[in-house]
Amino acid sequence: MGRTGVLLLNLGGPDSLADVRPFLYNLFSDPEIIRLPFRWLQKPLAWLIATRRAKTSEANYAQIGGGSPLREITEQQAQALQESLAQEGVTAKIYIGMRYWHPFTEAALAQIKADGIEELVILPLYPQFSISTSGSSFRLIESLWQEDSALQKIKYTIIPSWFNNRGYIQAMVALLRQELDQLPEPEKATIFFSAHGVPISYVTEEGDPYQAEIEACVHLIMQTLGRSNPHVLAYQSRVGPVEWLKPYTEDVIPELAASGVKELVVVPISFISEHIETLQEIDMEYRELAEESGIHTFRRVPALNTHPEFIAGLRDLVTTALEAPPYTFAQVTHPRKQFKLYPQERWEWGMTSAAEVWNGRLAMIGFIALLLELISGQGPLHMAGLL
Ligand SMILES: C=CC1=C(C)c2cc3[nH]c(cc4nc(cc5[nH]c(cc1n2)c(C)c5CCC(=O)O)C(CCC(=O)O)=C4C)c(C)c3C=C
Ligand SMILES: [Fe+2]
Ligand SMILES: [Fe+2]
Repeated sequence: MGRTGVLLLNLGGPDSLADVRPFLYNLFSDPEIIRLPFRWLQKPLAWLIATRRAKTSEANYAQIGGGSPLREITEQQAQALQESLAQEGVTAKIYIGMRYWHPFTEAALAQIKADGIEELVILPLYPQFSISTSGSSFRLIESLWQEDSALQKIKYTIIPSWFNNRGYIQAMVALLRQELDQLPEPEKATIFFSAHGVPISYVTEEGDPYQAEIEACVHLIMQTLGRSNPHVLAYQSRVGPVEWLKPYTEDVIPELAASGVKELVVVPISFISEHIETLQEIDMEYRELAEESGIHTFRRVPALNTHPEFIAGLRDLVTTALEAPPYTFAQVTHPRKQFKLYPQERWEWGMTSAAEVWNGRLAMIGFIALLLELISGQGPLHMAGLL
């Protein structure tokens, strides 16, 4: 076996308050996060949205200590995974490639080349696949690969998603059980799975398997838990004007309270590390909403971070991937066309000269409307909270 590397992919988060705006700019510049029909509008709009959102976002990051803990936790996970692999006799160097902040995916790939890695496992730290997360990172890596003959020499394999991984499910269940068992009547609490949402069109129009994988994951956790607690699934962190996966977490909490529920145990289902959506959104915003709505017990299951069973699960994913035939970008991006990974392809394939004329006209109308809205401070984007 040649020199082996494991590339862990994640979103990244600002290290300090000064990083928040550029981090948001990177995030909204991604066509997998905001889908626009015109590429040239992406960067100006990203700049606008980032600038307008920065204040609220900075205030939220200030509430959790002035930055995201994601980098530090991911480094601890990398260290734990390296040790766990070594115990199984696998010597591998672990790299971290974040999508929107340091350490960037581009830097990780440069290091992988410099280290002479010959065999690489690409492992997203998102248990469930979404076009907006793992898909976005895969797309970036694929384009870097295509441009670089040195990267093309590396034998790589991708792990697209792993929501049903044994170690992951067992660790989730162990943490959930621990939380339930601290209640006087553990079997009475409602288990509230809160997943990060995505625009509903990703699922209904582009075939994003995210919702199906989240639902399957909830089912597996409840089955493994083996208790009869009532449970619900809702989606959090909606951004922007379009409809996202429903029901929304902020609607379900008061509805449950109105139906007489008094005890909630919240499971952050799409996150494996603590970050702003767990520490601020769930622990502060949703807790306050729950208390105002009349729920007297609101507990949140901690994120996995370096839970030993979870790390063992990651190790198993890596060792299995090293033994199996390689899983390539082509397989992830075009899995028998069951779902389309890259939504904006529609625009590229659909380009006809007539469409281009209309695209140009609509773009001008859109851009003028945007300028007017910026000058006047009023309009649909303001109403939707995007500007
Ligand atoms: C499974 C996880 C995630 C999905 C799916 C996802 C989709 C998605 N996110 C946004 C917009 C934002 N996300 C932000 C932060 C953020 N998102 C995830 C995970 C998923 N996102 C994480 C782990 C984090 C936090 C990183 C950290 O700092 O610790 C933010 C920034 C924070 C804020 O201002 O609220 C935005 C904005 C969209 C639009 C989207 C799907 C299209
Ligand atoms: Fe997000
Ligand atoms: Fe949020």
